[in-house]
Amino acid sequence: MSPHRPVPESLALLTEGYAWLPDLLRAEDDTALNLRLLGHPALVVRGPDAVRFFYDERHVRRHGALPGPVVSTLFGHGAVHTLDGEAHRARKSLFLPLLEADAVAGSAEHITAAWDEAVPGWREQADVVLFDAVGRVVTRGVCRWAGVPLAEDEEEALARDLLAMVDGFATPGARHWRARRARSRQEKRFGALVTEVRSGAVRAPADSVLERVCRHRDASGAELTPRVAAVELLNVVRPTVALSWFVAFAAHALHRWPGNGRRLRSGDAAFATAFAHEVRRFYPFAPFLGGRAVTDLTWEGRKVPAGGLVLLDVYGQNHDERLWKDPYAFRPERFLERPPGRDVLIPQGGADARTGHRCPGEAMTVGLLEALSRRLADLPHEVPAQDLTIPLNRVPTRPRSGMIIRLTGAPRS
Ligand code: HEM
Repeated sequence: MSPHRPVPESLALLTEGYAWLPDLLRAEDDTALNLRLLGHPALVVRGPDAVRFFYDERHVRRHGALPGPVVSTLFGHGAVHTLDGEAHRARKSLFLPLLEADAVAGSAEHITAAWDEAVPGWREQADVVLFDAVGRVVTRGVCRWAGVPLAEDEEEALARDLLAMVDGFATPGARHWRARRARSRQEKRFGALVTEVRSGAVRAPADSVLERVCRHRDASGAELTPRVAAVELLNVVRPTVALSWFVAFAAHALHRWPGNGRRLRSGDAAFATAFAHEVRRFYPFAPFLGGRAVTDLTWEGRKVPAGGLVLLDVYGQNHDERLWKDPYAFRPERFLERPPGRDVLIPQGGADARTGHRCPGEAMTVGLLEALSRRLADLPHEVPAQDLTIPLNRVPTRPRSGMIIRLTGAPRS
């Protein structure tokens, strides 16, 4: 094995796609390897023990690890994702109420209501591009739930911007610049909203996400600046709208393996949860996560010096045959046989969301994906001829057509 493989020295490495790290690890028949990335030595790791190693703050820090183009599109400058230690813990406390059952139920109630409102309009269209349609539904529902005022004629533009921020984070060129413009527009708009709430010009519903962000104080005891408050408000609204990717994948799975639709319609709640987990495991979303070595590190005999990159192979781990039987089969039943291990299923990060960087929106994601997958299974529709390929060299990827459905009747329930 060559200790440091050469790889592309630019953002283009992200467009090498989902197969990049899994292919390298497969070539080594190993769960770790060294390479050089953007001029830095890097260590790639995978597996539940590696997850615990990666999420140990004595090993890996986030500050300075994320490429500027990713921060300027997906997360926003000064976001919780980029903080470490006490600053991270204080900021993360803002997001921890999202883990609670009332956040999961409340967001699902608003977003399914927005779905139900949208269905009659879909019936008037010949074809519905589900990816875009779900983007609008979730934008409406999540804003209502989070206490963010949104006029009906603003919904489509906001949905488009939120989807663009996610779609353009890993790609140079037009998609990337669209994402930057979308972020800058919405940071201004959400920042102005924060200022209006603080001045009393706009009332934020008590204990709503909007109200909590406006009154949150960081480790220093200071309020967030309006721009950083906007970044964090967007860090709730934007990833919720990213559910569009998973719902498009759920529709793809229902089309490819229709038996899943029958089981979802039967009202089996445990199956709906298992289906949501399998969508998150099987379909590609986050390819890998990265941080910087706090100190000289050794993992399974491989070394990386302080300041070097440590990458956790998320997509590879979710398809590792050491962890999953038939990893490339879509089989929700695997989660009925065995619930997902905390550090085994990691589409939204690993370890403990309360203390580390794991996604605080994971329970909401599972709850929303269950609810919207059931809605979709209950909605009689056909899938007309279209390009359903899911290119693995596009990050983030989705069915090329955006998943077009054609309604054939009224919802069954
Ligand atoms: C499509 C669904 C989602 C996916 C695939 C996803 C994925 C992820 C991933 C991979 C991380 C990084 C974990 C790490 O750095 O270790 C993350 C972090 C985060 N996610 Fe999500 N997420 C989703 C939905 C949500 C939702 C619904 C919310 C909020 C309502 C949310 C809020 C956040 C926040 C605030 C962080 C930063 C946490 C931190 O740095 O401590 N996400 N998410």
